[in-house]
Amino acid sequence: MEVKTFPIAGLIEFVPRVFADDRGVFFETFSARLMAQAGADAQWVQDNQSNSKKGVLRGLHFQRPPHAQAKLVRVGQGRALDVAVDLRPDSPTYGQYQTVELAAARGNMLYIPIGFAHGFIALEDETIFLYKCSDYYAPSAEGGLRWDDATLAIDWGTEVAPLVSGKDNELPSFNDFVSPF
Ligand SMILES: Cc1cn([C@H]2C[C@H](O)[C@@H](COP(=O)(O)OP(=O)(O)O[C@H]3O[C@H](C)C(=O)[C@H](O)[C@H]3O)O2)c(=O)[nH]c1=O
Repeated sequence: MEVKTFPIAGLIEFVPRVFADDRGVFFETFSARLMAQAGADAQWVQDNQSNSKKGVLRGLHFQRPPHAQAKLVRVGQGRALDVAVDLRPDSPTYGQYQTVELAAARGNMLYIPIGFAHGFIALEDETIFLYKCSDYYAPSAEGGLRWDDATLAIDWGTEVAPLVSGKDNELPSFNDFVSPF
């Protein structure tokens, strides 16, 4: 398993070794030992799945403390451009974002610590997005930021207007944001 880090501290990409043979492929999708060795040792309590058509954009979401979530995200089918925004108030990269293309064929996954907003855009139809969360769903603690916020200026890699939920289109701007982390 290859482990990659980014200029934004705490984000870790895991790229598994893919074993291909005439039946298909095999790769490990989770190793608690490897995660702990890499410093991504959250205690996972909930698995989520969402299926999206090409062009669906979900995000930017987080849960506020005490229900803040670390996430381990991957794609089980299709491809997605994943985005993590650093909202840790003392971070030197506060307000900066990182994109990672997640592809089912590569089996790569991204560890996102507590303190980030998360979102993705599906790059193919029937993209199956799978992720582990380190705390349970807590609707009262849900927060988020506009995917198209002018200050964050995220490059989602598409000229076509994404399909966004009404709820996500009502999320606040970064200029109005006070970090709860
Ligand atoms: C997140 C969540 C949602 N739900 C219910 C609540 C709604 O009735 C329905 C759809 O929820 P929502 O529109 O928030 O789903 P997404 O837009 O995919 O939200 C997710 O999108 C981004 C990418 C994330 O990182 C978050 O984990 C999560 O916020 O599922 C649950 O029952 N449990 C849950 O953990």
